[in-house]
Amino acid sequence: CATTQMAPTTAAAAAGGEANGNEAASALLELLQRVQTEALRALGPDGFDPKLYVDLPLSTDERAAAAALPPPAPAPSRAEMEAYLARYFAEAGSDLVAADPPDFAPEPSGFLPRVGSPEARAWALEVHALWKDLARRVAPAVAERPERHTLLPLPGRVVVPGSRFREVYYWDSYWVVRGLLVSKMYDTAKEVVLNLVYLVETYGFVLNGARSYYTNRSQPPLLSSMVLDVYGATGDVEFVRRAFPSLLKEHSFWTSEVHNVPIRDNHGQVHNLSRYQARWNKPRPESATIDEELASKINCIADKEKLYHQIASTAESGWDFSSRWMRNSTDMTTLATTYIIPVDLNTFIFKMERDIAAFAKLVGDNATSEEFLKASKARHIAIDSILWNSEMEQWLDYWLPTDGDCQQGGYQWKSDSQNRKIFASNFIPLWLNAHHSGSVQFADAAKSKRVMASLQKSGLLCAAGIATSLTNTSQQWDFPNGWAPVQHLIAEGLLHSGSEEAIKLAEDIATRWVRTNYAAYKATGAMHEKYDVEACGKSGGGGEYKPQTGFGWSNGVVLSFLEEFGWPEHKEIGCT
Ligand SMILES: OC[C@H]1O[C@H](O[C@H]2O[C@H](CO)[C@@H](O)[C@H](O)[C@H]2O)[C@H](O)[C@@H](O)[C@@H]1O
Repeated sequence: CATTQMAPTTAAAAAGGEANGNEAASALLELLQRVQTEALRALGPDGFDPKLYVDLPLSTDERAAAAALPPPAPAPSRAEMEAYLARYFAEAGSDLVAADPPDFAPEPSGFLPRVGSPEARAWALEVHALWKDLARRVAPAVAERPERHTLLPLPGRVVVPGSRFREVYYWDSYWVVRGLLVSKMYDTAKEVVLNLVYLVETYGFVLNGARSYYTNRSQPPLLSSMVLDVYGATGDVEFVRRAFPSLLKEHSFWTSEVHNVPIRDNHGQVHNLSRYQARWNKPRPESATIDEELASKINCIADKEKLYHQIASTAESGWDFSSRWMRNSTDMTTLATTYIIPVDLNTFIFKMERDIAAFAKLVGDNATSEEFLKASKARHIAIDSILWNSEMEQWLDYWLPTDGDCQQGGYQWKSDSQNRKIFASNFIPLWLNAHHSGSVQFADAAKSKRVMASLQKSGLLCAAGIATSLTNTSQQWDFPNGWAPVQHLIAEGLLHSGSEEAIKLAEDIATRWVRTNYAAYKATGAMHEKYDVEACGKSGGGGEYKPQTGFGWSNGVVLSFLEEFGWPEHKEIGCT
């Protein structure tokens, strides 16, 4: 059975590449983390965001900046620290420059034909216009002097989530692309996807985000879905051909030894499913002061490294952080992500296998198409055998034993190892109903109906959308927060589940979500990263950083919902 503890790697070394480049990237990160630590001592914890310091571009030679860093004792004053930062660094985010997308039109022709309400339409056009703020290009200086930037060069225009998230993110990009397609910005959508393809070509997988400190992990894999949706909107076979080898490479990454887990069911059949697992066992550079503080409760170095590995692996899940990954929901040191087979990850890999099979056929590679069809069928059986719970009518995350109890040929499946706690992720396989080839639906109409009934009585459906979980832990991927991607995956799945009732529920979820986004936008002038689903118009909270605005995936989901469900002329758009 595969190991869950990774050897330490430098951020850049984890990704491969030039030895000198790796050394320069590590030296810069080491300096920036020292700056982060000193800045916390000088400025204090109020409003302190550790990520800001690892995003600072050097404006001078790394050695000069390192030599001039104020010594740890006595703690530098605020003025000393500010003078030091101004002297040796440029502003965070200044290495991305504004890039007016040439395919942006203030009111694209054929935009949201089913939105009849003037208020909804006017607002949708404002959300659409936000692409201009979020579109950037990596400054040429980054490729010229990579040793001065944690930002990674990318070939095309980028669309960032917003605020502190000044760089491209992997799974956010899926909903950015969905929104760009609604906005008819096909060229920008293609560039966003081809940047991710470039990351696979360069690093072997799509990074969590385009920074050197994200090279040790990925994020929920939705690249094939982006390629499929762009192809669906443009019919561009050349684009598919260009991305195809990277999709095969990405599939190997997610089914590689460290990510793959064999599990034997009660009939002796071995199934292969995937898990998250970062190649990192140190503090996350972007949150190092926070991770070190958490690990300070632990004395033994090996145990600290295990915790750091779990933290980074949780960041790979995109659900950072949540009681979903903790043995004890109030104690972050009990994170156990690499011992969990997640429902959503395997949903996305199943989808990837189906997409690759379709693309292979499209480019005339029938053998690969057959191979991936077979792989997807095997994963479908694995998901049904290991993760499905017929009593709860949901798919449940599966917890592996931590004592290495892995017999020859795989872990033995045990019914009590399914996590019976309710999370929105338990319903994400419904999404596969929206994207099937026509022959076999992932969950047939009868099963989808039962899952829907289970969702309705789960307690997750709230006034302003679907809650992430039922437990308020003050982690951002828990109650009462609702996240755009989760609303979209589940609503889109219900919409295609085959019953009138499911369509109604999908529309109801979309309506609540659109209204809460609208009300919060009218109150604050911004789109938010997450929302509090207990009341319409409330933005979310909790977690390790201040709630952010902007916001890539929220914009994409609102535009997609308005396209998929429409908004009739007399339907109220404000909170009701
Ligand atoms: O800086 C802390 C963490 O921030 C990111 O995670 C959150 O924002 C991402 C961008 O919107 C989103 O993809 C993720 O789901 C959020 O939890 C980052 O991805 C983490 O790696 C990072 O440690």
